[in-house]
Amino acid sequence: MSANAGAETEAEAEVSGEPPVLEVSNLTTGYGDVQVVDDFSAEVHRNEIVTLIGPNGAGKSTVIKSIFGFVKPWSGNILFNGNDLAGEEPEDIVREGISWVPQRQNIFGTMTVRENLEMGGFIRDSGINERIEEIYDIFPALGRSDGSKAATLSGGQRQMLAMGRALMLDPELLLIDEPSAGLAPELVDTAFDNIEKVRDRETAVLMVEQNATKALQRSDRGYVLDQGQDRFEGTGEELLDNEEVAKLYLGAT
Ligand SMILES: Nc1ncnc2c1ncn2[C@@H]1O[C@H](COP(=O)(O)OP(=O)(O)OP(=O)(O)O)[C@@H](O)[C@H]1O
Repeated sequence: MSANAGAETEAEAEVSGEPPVLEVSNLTTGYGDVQVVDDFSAEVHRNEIVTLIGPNGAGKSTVIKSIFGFVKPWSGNILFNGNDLAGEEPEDIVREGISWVPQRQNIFGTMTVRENLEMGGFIRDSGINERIEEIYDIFPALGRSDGSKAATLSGGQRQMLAMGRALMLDPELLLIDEPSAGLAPELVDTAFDNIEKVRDRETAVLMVEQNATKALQRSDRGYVLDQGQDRFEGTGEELLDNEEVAKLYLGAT
Protein backbone atom coordinates (compact mmCIF):
# COMPACT_ATOMS: atom_id res chain seq x y z
CA MET A 1 0.00 0.00 0.00
CA SER A 2 1.31 3.44 -0.77
CA ALA A 3 1.76 6.09 1.87
CA ASN A 4 -0.47 8.66 0.30
CA ALA A 5 1.44 11.82 1.01
CA GLY A 6 -0.50 13.37 -1.83
CA ALA A 7 -4.13 13.23 -0.75
CA GLU A 8 -4.46 17.00 -0.99
CA THR A 9 -2.69 17.01 -4.29
CA GLU A 10 -5.09 14.58 -5.90
CA ALA A 11 -7.88 16.77 -4.67
CA GLU A 12 -6.17 19.87 -6.02
CA ALA A 13 -5.66 18.23 -9.37
CA GLU A 14 -9.34 17.42 -9.49
CA VAL A 15 -10.44 20.92 -8.62
CA SER A 16 -10.61 21.71 -12.31
CA GLY A 17 -13.07 18.83 -12.62
CA GLU A 18 -11.11 17.49 -15.55
CA PRO A 19 -10.44 13.77 -15.71
CA PRO A 20 -6.76 12.81 -15.90
CA VAL A 21 -5.13 12.67 -19.31
CA LEU A 22 -3.53 9.38 -18.30
CA GLU A 23 -4.83 6.96 -15.72
CA VAL A 24 -2.88 3.79 -14.99
CA SER A 25 -4.86 1.43 -12.76
CA ASN A 26 -3.54 -1.69 -11.08
CA LEU A 27 -0.91 -2.32 -13.74
CA THR A 28 0.88 -5.64 -13.35
CA THR A 29 3.41 -6.73 -15.94
CA GLY A 30 6.88 -8.13 -16.56
CA TYR A 31 9.11 -10.00 -18.98
CA GLY A 32 8.59 -13.67 -19.80
CA ASP A 33 7.24 -15.02 -16.57
CA VAL A 34 9.17 -12.59 -14.35
CA GLN A 35 6.88 -9.98 -12.84
CA VAL A 36 8.46 -6.53 -12.39
CA VAL A 37 5.46 -4.21 -11.91
CA ASP A 38 2.94 -5.11 -9.22
CA ASP A 39 -0.48 -3.46 -9.07
CA PHE A 40 0.82 0.03 -9.88
CA SER A 41 -1.58 2.94 -10.27
CA ALA A 42 -0.84 6.54 -11.26
CA GLU A 43 -2.44 9.58 -12.85
CA VAL A 44 -1.20 12.43 -14.99
CA HIS A 45 -3.33 15.54 -15.43
CA ARG A 46 -3.12 18.26 -18.02
CA ASN A 47 -0.44 20.85 -17.20
CA GLU A 48 1.45 18.47 -14.95
CA ILE A 49 4.98 17.16 -14.78
CA VAL A 50 4.85 13.82 -13.00
CA THR A 51 8.01 11.88 -12.14
CA LEU A 52 8.59 8.24 -11.29
CA ILE A 53 11.55 7.75 -8.99
CA GLY A 54 12.92 4.67 -7.25
CA PRO A 55 15.96 2.42 -7.05
CA ASN A 56 17.59 0.73 -10.01
CA GLY A 57 15.48 -2.11 -11.31
CA ALA A 58 12.32 -0.89 -9.52
CA GLY A 59 10.30 -1.11 -12.74
CA LYS A 60 10.09 2.59 -13.63
CA SER A 61 11.06 2.22 -17.29
CA THR A 62 8.81 -0.82 -17.55
CA VAL A 63 5.83 1.32 -16.53
CA ILE A 64 6.72 3.85 -19.25
CA LYS A 65 7.23 1.07 -21.81
CA SER A 66 3.84 -0.39 -20.90
CA ILE A 67 2.14 2.96 -21.47
CA PHE A 68 3.83 3.24 -24.87
CA GLY A 69 2.93 -0.32 -25.86
CA PHE A 70 6.41 -1.88 -25.89
CA VAL A 71 5.55 -4.09 -22.94
CA LYS A 72 2.08 -5.60 -22.74
CA PRO A 73 0.21 -5.35 -19.43
CA TRP A 74 -0.60 -8.69 -17.81
CA SER A 75 -3.50 -7.04 -16.02
CA GLY A 76 -4.79 -3.58 -15.19
CA ASN A 77 -5.82 -0.65 -17.34
CA ILE A 78 -4.03 2.21 -19.04
CA LEU A 79 -6.58 4.85 -19.93
CA PHE A 80 -5.59 7.78 -22.14
CA ASN A 81 -8.39 10.33 -22.33
CA GLY A 82 -10.63 7.51 -21.21
CA ASN A 83 -9.58 5.04 -23.96
CA ASP A 84 -7.88 1.84 -22.88
CA LEU A 85 -4.44 1.53 -24.46
CA ALA A 86 -3.69 -1.92 -23.05
CA GLY A 87 -2.60 -4.19 -25.88
CA GLU A 88 -2.23 -1.40 -28.48
CA GLU A 89 0.94 -1.09 -30.55
CA PRO A 90 3.27 1.93 -30.23
CA GLU A 91 2.35 3.24 -33.70
CA ASP A 92 -1.32 3.40 -32.66
CA ILE A 93 -0.44 4.99 -29.34
CA VAL A 94 1.55 7.73 -31.09
CA ARG A 95 -1.49 8.51 -33.22
CA GLU A 96 -3.61 8.82 -30.09
CA GLY A 97 -1.36 11.62 -28.80
CA ILE A 98 1.45 10.13 -26.72
CA SER A 99 5.10 10.64 -27.70
CA TRP A 100 8.16 9.04 -26.19
CA VAL A 101 11.67 10.43 -25.74
CA PRO A 102 13.93 7.41 -25.33
CA GLN A 103 17.11 7.70 -23.31
CA ARG A 104 19.41 6.52 -26.09
CA GLN A 105 19.48 6.57 -29.88
CA ASN A 106 16.93 9.33 -29.92
CA ILE A 107 18.31 11.37 -32.84
CA PHE A 108 19.94 10.69 -36.22
CA GLY A 109 23.45 12.13 -36.11
CA THR A 110 24.03 12.19 -39.87
CA MET A 111 20.84 14.18 -40.50
CA THR A 112 20.38 17.89 -39.89
CA VAL A 113 18.37 19.30 -37.04
CA ARG A 114 15.52 20.13 -39.44
CA GLU A 115 15.60 16.68 -41.02
CA ASN A 116 15.42 15.10 -37.58
CA LEU A 117 12.36 17.19 -36.79
CA GLU A 118 10.78 16.36 -40.15
CA MET A 119 11.25 12.66 -39.36
CA GLY A 120 9.63 13.22 -35.99
CA GLY A 121 6.57 14.59 -37.78
CA PHE A 122 6.33 11.64 -40.15
CA ILE A 123 2.67 10.91 -39.56
CA ARG A 124 1.54 14.52 -39.86
CA ASP A 125 -0.45 15.17 -43.02
CA SER A 126 0.41 18.85 -43.03
CA GLY A 127 1.83 21.68 -41.02
CA ILE A 128 5.33 20.23 -40.66
CA ASN A 129 7.14 23.52 -41.31
CA GLU A 130 4.78 25.45 -39.04
CA ARG A 131 5.33 22.92 -36.26
CA ILE A 132 9.11 23.15 -36.72
CA GLU A 133 8.84 26.91 -36.24
CA GLU A 134 6.86 26.32 -33.03
CA ILE A 135 9.55 23.92 -31.81
CA TYR A 136 12.20 26.56 -32.60
CA ASP A 137 10.14 29.03 -30.64
CA ILE A 138 10.26 26.69 -27.60
CA PHE A 139 13.94 25.81 -28.12
CA PRO A 140 15.63 28.76 -29.91
CA ALA A 141 19.02 26.99 -29.81
CA LEU A 142 17.64 24.39 -32.22
CA GLY A 143 16.52 27.07 -34.64
CA ARG A 144 20.03 28.48 -34.67
CA SER A 145 21.32 25.01 -35.64
CA ASP A 146 18.61 24.30 -38.23
CA GLY A 147 21.03 23.13 -40.97
CA SER A 148 23.67 21.58 -38.72
CA LYS A 149 24.20 17.85 -38.55
CA ALA A 150 22.77 16.53 -35.29
CA ALA A 151 26.07 14.78 -34.53
CA THR A 152 27.72 18.19 -34.13
CA LEU A 153 25.32 19.31 -31.36
CA SER A 154 26.29 19.44 -27.70
CA GLY A 155 24.81 16.93 -25.25
CA GLY A 156 22.23 19.44 -24.04
CA GLN A 157 21.23 20.39 -27.58
CA ARG A 158 20.86 16.74 -28.55
CA GLN A 159 18.54 16.22 -25.63
CA MET A 160 16.56 19.26 -26.78
CA LEU A 161 16.39 17.85 -30.31
CA ALA A 162 15.18 14.48 -29.02
CA MET A 163 12.39 16.32 -27.19
CA GLY A 164 11.69 18.46 -30.24
CA ARG A 165 11.33 15.36 -32.41
CA ALA A 166 8.85 13.85 -29.97
CA LEU A 167 6.92 17.15 -29.87
CA MET A 168 6.54 17.29 -33.64
CA LEU A 169 3.27 15.36 -33.35
CA ASP A 170 1.96 17.89 -30.85
CA PRO A 171 1.29 15.18 -28.26
CA GLU A 172 -0.95 15.61 -25.25
CA LEU A 173 1.43 13.50 -23.18
CA LEU A 174 5.19 13.23 -23.44
CA LEU A 175 6.95 10.25 -21.86
CA ILE A 176 10.62 10.94 -21.10
CA ASP A 177 13.13 8.33 -20.01
CA GLU A 178 15.94 9.81 -17.89
CA PRO A 179 16.14 13.34 -19.34
CA SER A 180 19.29 14.20 -17.39
CA ALA A 181 21.18 11.00 -18.23
CA GLY A 182 24.57 11.64 -19.75
CA LEU A 183 24.33 15.44 -19.40
CA ALA A 184 27.10 17.48 -17.83
CA PRO A 185 25.93 18.67 -14.38
CA GLU A 186 25.63 22.29 -15.54
CA LEU A 187 23.18 21.22 -18.26
CA VAL A 188 20.82 19.31 -16.01
CA ASP A 189 18.95 22.42 -14.86
CA THR A 190 18.51 23.50 -18.47
CA ALA A 191 17.06 20.09 -19.32
CA PHE A 192 14.48 20.51 -16.57
CA ASP A 193 13.82 24.12 -17.68
CA ASN A 194 13.01 22.71 -21.11
CA ILE A 195 10.63 20.16 -19.64
CA GLU A 196 8.83 22.96 -17.80
CA LYS A 197 8.51 24.86 -21.08
CA VAL A 198 6.88 21.80 -22.63
CA ARG A 199 4.46 21.48 -19.70
CA ASP A 200 3.64 25.18 -19.95
CA ARG A 201 2.67 24.65 -23.60
CA GLU A 202 -0.05 22.22 -22.51
CA THR A 203 1.78 18.93 -23.01
CA ALA A 204 1.64 16.83 -19.85
CA VAL A 205 4.91 15.11 -18.99
CA LEU A 206 5.55 11.76 -17.33
CA MET A 207 9.24 11.11 -16.78
CA VAL A 208 11.52 8.58 -15.17
CA GLU A 209 14.54 10.15 -13.54
CA GLN A 210 17.52 8.92 -11.52
CA ASN A 211 18.31 12.45 -10.37
CA ALA A 212 15.37 12.19 -8.01
CA THR A 213 15.87 15.32 -5.91
CA LYS A 214 16.24 17.66 -8.87
CA ALA A 215 13.38 15.99 -10.71
CA LEU A 216 11.01 16.28 -7.74
CA GLN A 217 11.93 19.95 -7.34
CA ARG A 218 10.56 20.47 -10.84
CA SER A 219 7.60 18.06 -10.63
CA ASP A 220 4.00 18.81 -9.86
CA ARG A 221 3.65 15.27 -8.51
CA GLY A 222 5.69 12.13 -8.17
CA TYR A 223 5.48 8.43 -7.41
CA VAL A 224 8.12 6.31 -5.69
CA LEU A 225 8.30 2.86 -7.19
CA ASP A 226 10.16 0.10 -5.36
CA GLN A 227 10.16 -3.56 -6.40
CA GLY A 228 7.37 -2.81 -8.82
CA GLN A 229 5.08 -1.26 -6.22
CA ASP A 230 3.92 2.29 -5.56
CA ARG A 231 5.42 3.09 -2.14
CA PHE A 232 4.78 6.82 -1.90
CA GLU A 233 3.04 9.48 -3.90
CA GLY A 234 2.51 13.19 -3.51
CA THR A 235 3.50 16.58 -4.80
CA GLY A 236 7.19 16.98 -5.56
CA GLU A 237 7.45 19.11 -2.44
CA GLU A 238 5.66 16.58 -0.23
CA LEU A 239 7.93 13.79 -1.36
CA LEU A 240 11.03 15.93 -0.83
CA ASP A 241 9.80 16.78 2.69
CA ASN A 242 8.93 13.18 3.57
CA GLU A 243 11.70 11.90 5.87
CA GLU A 244 11.25 8.27 4.88
CA VAL A 245 11.39 9.11 1.18
CA ALA A 246 14.43 11.31 1.76
CA LYS A 247 16.23 8.60 3.73
CA LEU A 248 15.36 5.67 1.52
CA TYR A 249 15.34 7.20 -1.93
CA LEU A 250 17.00 10.59 -1.96
CA GLY A 251 20.26 9.70 -0.29
CA ALA A 252 19.64 11.83 2.81
CA THR A 253 21.43 10.77 5.97
N1 LIG B 1 13.76 -6.47 -21.84
C1 LIG B 1 13.84 -7.04 -20.62
N2 LIG B 1 13.84 -8.38 -20.47
C2 LIG B 1 13.91 -8.96 -19.26
N3 LIG B 1 13.98 -8.28 -18.09
C3 LIG B 1 14.00 -6.94 -18.18
C4 LIG B 1 13.93 -6.25 -19.43
N4 LIG B 1 13.96 -4.91 -19.19
C5 LIG B 1 14.04 -4.78 -17.85
N5 LIG B 1 14.07 -5.99 -17.25
C6 LIG B 1 14.15 -6.24 -15.81
O1 LIG B 1 13.00 -5.66 -15.20
C7 LIG B 1 13.33 -5.08 -13.95
C8 LIG B 1 12.87 -3.62 -13.95
O2 LIG B 1 13.62 -2.92 -14.93
P1 LIG B 1 13.32 -1.39 -15.31
O3 LIG B 1 14.27 -1.03 -16.38
O4 LIG B 1 11.87 -1.20 -15.53
O5 LIG B 1 13.71 -0.69 -13.94
P2 LIG B 1 14.06 0.82 -13.65
O6 LIG B 1 13.37 1.14 -12.36
O7 LIG B 1 13.71 1.66 -14.82
O8 LIG B 1 15.61 0.72 -13.42
P3 LIG B 1 16.81 1.75 -13.76
O9 LIG B 1 16.59 2.93 -12.85
O10 LIG B 1 18.02 0.96 -13.36
O11 LIG B 1 16.74 2.07 -15.20
C9 LIG B 1 14.84 -5.26 -13.78
O12 LIG B 1 15.05 -6.37 -12.96
C10 LIG B 1 15.33 -5.51 -15.18
O13 LIG B 1 16.46 -6.35 -15.18
